[in-house]
Amino acid sequence: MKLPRRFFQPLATGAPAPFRELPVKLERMIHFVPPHNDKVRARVPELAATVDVVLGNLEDAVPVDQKEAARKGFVAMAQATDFAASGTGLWTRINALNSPWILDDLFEIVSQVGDKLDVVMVPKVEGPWDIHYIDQLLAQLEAKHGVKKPILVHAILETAEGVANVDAIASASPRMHGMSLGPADLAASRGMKTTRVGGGHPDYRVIADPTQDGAARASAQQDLWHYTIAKMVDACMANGLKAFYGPFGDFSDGDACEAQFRNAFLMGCAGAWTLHPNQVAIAKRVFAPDPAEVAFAVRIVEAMPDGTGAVMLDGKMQDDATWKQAKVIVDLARLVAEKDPELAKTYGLK
Ligand SMILES: CCC(=O)SCCNC(=O)CCNC(=O)[C@H](O)C(C)(C)COP(=O)(O)OP(=O)(O)OC[C@H]1O[C@@H](n2cnc3c(N)ncnc32)[C@H](O)[C@@H]1OP(=O)(O)O
Ligand SMILES: O=CC(=O)O
Ligand SMILES: [Mg+2]
Repeated sequence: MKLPRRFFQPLATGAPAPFRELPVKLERMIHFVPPHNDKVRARVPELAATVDVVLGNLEDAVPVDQKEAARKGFVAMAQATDFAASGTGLWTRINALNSPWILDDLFEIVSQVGDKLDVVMVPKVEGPWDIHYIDQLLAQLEAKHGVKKPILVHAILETAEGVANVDAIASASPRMHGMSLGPADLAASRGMKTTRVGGGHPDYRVIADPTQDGAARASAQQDLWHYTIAKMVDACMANGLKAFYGPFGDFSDGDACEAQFRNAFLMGCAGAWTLHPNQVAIAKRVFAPDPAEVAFAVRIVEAMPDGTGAVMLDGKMQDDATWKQAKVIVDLARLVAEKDPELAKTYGLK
């Protein structure tokens, strides 16, 4: 384990110093773009203004014979669009550490568009050793190519070993931005018996005891992902990182996507992946606080200007802890309001 005073030192001579605090950004959705698809890539300049993060995906979902085209397509789309102008983040998901593409992914992307890249998403992270490797390599590449701003790292939590090591992954480097739950790979890694990408499963339920009269027994579906999301959120928040829900695969079921996103939001996640344009509006709806909740949160903050004491509002006790809860909601509402004039009006924040 490094000494705290060495934790923030750049890992290569000439590399930018790591951030002490994460830049504060609204990241309601990480929108996945297949960069080898010319038609979708051509829409990126227009798309960039409508989402918080555009991610060029190089890993799973890109056929093997299109890996190089995807990498080149990502570089082209990064060069063609001014993401910073709309405050949109530019991320890429690189191939896995044990794949034949990862070195070229990082070498070509950092050398050509390193200064435009905000975050590298790393799939199938198993433990802190994976982060240390990427951290060192990025520092060397940043130094070699004169990159001015540190490129952050976002881990996908999608293997059983990764979940077992989630705390160590979260605290592995000051380069860590956050983590996303990858329910598809995680289900396979754990031997879960489902072919779904995220969401619930009708067979995962609890059932009430039998009754004397033999009446039908009540039964309710449970949340397959509760444990993992809670574990990921705790690991992230304990280390000042952001947690995200990952993909929801059934594009035809907006209600189920919304329910999955909302559970993640309530549990502490900052956003989710959007894989299809029809999931963007869902993410915008979910990952912004409810106006009525914001109005109540404002009343709590105003009732205790220094954040201490105990007061009653509408019959509900408020104190230092509920003030902090309210602050989470008001701070997020302010961030959303900066980007969304309609919601800004609805929130009516001063
Ligand atoms: C499960 C574990 C994981 O790793 S998830 C992350 C990896 N998967 C991905 O990145 C998939 C990203 N999405 C896609 O590639 C496409 O949405 C796929 C799945 C191929 C479906 O596309 P398609 O058959 O064209 O759908 P569609 O006809 O309903 O599309 C309607 C219009 O929207 C476009 N579109 C589609 N996806 C995107 C996207 N991600 N970003 C921007 N635009 C997209 C389509 O091109 C289509 O446009 P048009 O109406 O034909 O002009
Ligand atoms: O990469 C995401 C997943 O669910 O697997
Ligand atoms: Mg995956």
